[in-house]
Amino acid sequence: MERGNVIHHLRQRLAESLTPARYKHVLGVVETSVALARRFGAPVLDAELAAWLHDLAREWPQDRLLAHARDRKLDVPAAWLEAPILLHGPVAADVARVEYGVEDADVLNAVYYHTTGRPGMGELEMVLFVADAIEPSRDYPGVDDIRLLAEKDLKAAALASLESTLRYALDRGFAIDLTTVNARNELLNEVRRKARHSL
Ligand SMILES: Nc1ncnc2c1ncn2[C@@H]1O[C@H](COP(=O)(O)OP(=O)(O)O)[C@@H](O)[C@H]1O
Repeated sequence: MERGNVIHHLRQRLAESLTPARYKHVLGVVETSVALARRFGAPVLDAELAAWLHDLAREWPQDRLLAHARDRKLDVPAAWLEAPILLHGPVAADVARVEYGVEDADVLNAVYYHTTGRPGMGELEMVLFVADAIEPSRDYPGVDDIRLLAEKDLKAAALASLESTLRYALDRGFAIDLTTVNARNELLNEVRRKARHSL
């Protein structure tokens, strides 16, 4: 399917299937992903496509996410089967490939890892990860600090956003998926190294 048609189809599908608040969130992520891609030189159309795709399975019940992952034999970290909400990215990436013919690995990875992040995130992955965290309808302690970082430094914003996810999980007593811990430690080292070099 041609990209314009994919987005047209997704817009209708999401408007019909998501709660109004979630649909508004997706519109915010689209707008923010495009702005971040422009700012940091990532491919703008790919950022827009990834944003439209990322939450298409966010409101599926856990058993549907698990059944999809099992039936399609998705290659996912074993721990994600114990916290099935984490499957909504991999499932959306699979739907993107199978139903919409999306083949771009960077778009698929951005969608796959948008909830946890991962070590070695590429630029498009960071664009979607940060956009998801700071789109205009997001409101949580610290979000404005991440918005400020995202004016200048995508990695620093991604780091702050990973740390905010970790704090959120600790505060609520959730088990923390290690992909996020590893992504955070790696970015922490990179951001610190960069700061030392610029002294
Ligand atoms: N590293 C993690 N370990 C465990 N749960 C996580 C992790 N990262 C995100 N989550 C949880 O996954 C859920 C979905 O996250 P996200 O896709 O960011 O959704 P939302 O749009 O609801 O914020 C949230 O409840 C969040 O707490």
